[in-house]
Amino acid sequence: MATLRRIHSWLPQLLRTQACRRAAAAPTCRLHRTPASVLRGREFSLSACRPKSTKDLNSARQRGLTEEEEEEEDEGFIEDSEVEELFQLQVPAGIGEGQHRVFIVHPDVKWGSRKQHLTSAELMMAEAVGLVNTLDNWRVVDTIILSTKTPEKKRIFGKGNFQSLTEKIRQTPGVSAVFVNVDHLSPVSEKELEEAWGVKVFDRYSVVLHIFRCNARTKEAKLQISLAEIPLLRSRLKNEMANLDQQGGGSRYIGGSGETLFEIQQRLLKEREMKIRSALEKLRRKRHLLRSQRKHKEIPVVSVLGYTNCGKTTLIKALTGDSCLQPRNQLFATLDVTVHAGQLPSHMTVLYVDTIGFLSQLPHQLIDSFSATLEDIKHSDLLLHVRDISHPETVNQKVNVLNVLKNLQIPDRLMNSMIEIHNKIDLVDNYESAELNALPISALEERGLGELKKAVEEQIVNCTGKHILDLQVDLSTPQLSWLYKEATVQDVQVNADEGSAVVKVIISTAAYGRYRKLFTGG
Ligand SMILES: Nc1nc2c(ncn2[C@@H]2O[C@H](COP(=O)(O)OP(=O)(O)OP(=O)(O)O)[C@@H](O)[C@H]2O)c(=O)[nH]1
Ligand SMILES: [Mg+2]
Repeated sequence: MATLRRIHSWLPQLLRTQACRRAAAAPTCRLHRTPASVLRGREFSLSACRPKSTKDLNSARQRGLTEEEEEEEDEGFIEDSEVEELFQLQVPAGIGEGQHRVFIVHPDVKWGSRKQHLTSAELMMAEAVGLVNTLDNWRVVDTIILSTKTPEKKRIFGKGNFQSLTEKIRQTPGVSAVFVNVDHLSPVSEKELEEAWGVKVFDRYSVVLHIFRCNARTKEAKLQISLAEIPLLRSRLKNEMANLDQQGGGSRYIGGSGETLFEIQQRLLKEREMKIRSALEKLRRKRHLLRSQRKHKEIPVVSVLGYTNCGKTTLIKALTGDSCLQPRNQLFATLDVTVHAGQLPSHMTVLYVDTIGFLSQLPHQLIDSFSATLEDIKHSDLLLHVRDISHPETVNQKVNVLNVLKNLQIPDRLMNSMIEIHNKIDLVDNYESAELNALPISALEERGLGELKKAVEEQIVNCTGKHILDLQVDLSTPQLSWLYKEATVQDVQVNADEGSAVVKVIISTAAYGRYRKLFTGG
């Protein structure tokens, strides 16, 4: 009966999705194009259509977009109500509800192929505690590290260990949930553990997903989270239906539809998944458009990446002065790829891309859902790898980030030119890096930023094939204004007697070719 009740608690939400499908034909629930005039003067983050103020450094106009291009950007517009409909909590009751007093269990593999070599159980426990503390109203009441040989099996712990663990949990006052620090618990194990311990049980996937859900601000992040929840819903559905079958109810046909309850639910889930994928595809097309616009304008793109909480957002804020950015002492504070314009010492404009942080053993399905966001990294001109040098796990974090980049198949040219940044040096007494090429900075105290900007400029000039040239310009022609428009003018030395000037510019090969054709006949 309890199973039936649980199914009915989330069936209406799925059925509501079906209602939305029907309503999709109606104008209110349709992917829809907003007239450019309504949106004029607003700016959108790269990943989704979040309006920002006209004062924003990164306004469409400052990115050099024409009216037509701004209008094309609007193509990717999707109604808020549609995203909210898909983002509604679908996962059955438990994790999203109010406060939790959490007991954390970390299964530690001491030997064999599954042993973690790069980290210790204590540090993995510290990360699990960090995850729980990230959530408002969630508190850790106790933690335990227990040995196991088979963390991925249905029975994670041996009989004796499991019994003493159960006693400990049951004797700890006020526990409302247990977080078992494994990637994924099968619904069967989860149910068994919940029955044994008498409280909700979460795995890493559900905790990280919940953090993502709480931090999602933009449409793309919300849709990606909704997509990441689908496998969870699917396996729960299977489990619930198996239980219902045992009670003789799951395979009955519903009304005259010719479908069983299980088939209806599966179909609804499939439809939901397709709807999310198609909305995401639409946003992706818009992202592609933005990318080609930036290429066309030849504005270099610098992606800032690194482990979660290492200081990426703080650094971009310091480099650009963009007050919209809000760094927070939280895991996964940034879930959206956003773009912020900044200037290098030569006055060249670059776009810094703030990215979602990495985490060791981030569940695969989550990475898959967010991989499109990370895809943008591949199309940058330069990568900055930020490391929190004060963190006890800083070396492992670096290995982890490099592994993720390897899996994303980042081109060699980007891996080779990547600048490693050692952030938070203010927290380490007399910090000296053992890695010669790394740049020490404190993003918070704005130390080392001049050196960093210089290094960025050098690499950009190298990797984008730009040239720094002194050009002799005739001031009676439009040469100088052309250069201001098509290149970065660094310095102008006027010779008034001769009506000429020597102009120092950073100019792309293509623009220099056009310049020569137009003004020197070459
Ligand atoms: N002491 C010190 N703290 C810093 C420095 N840089 C960032 N922080 C702090 O580190 C915390 C995380 O900063 P964020 O900039 O949000 O980190 P992030 O890498 O963007 O984090 P996610 O978006 O969650 O991946 C904040 O509390 C910052 O104030 C630094 O140079 N020194
Ligand atoms: Mg951030």
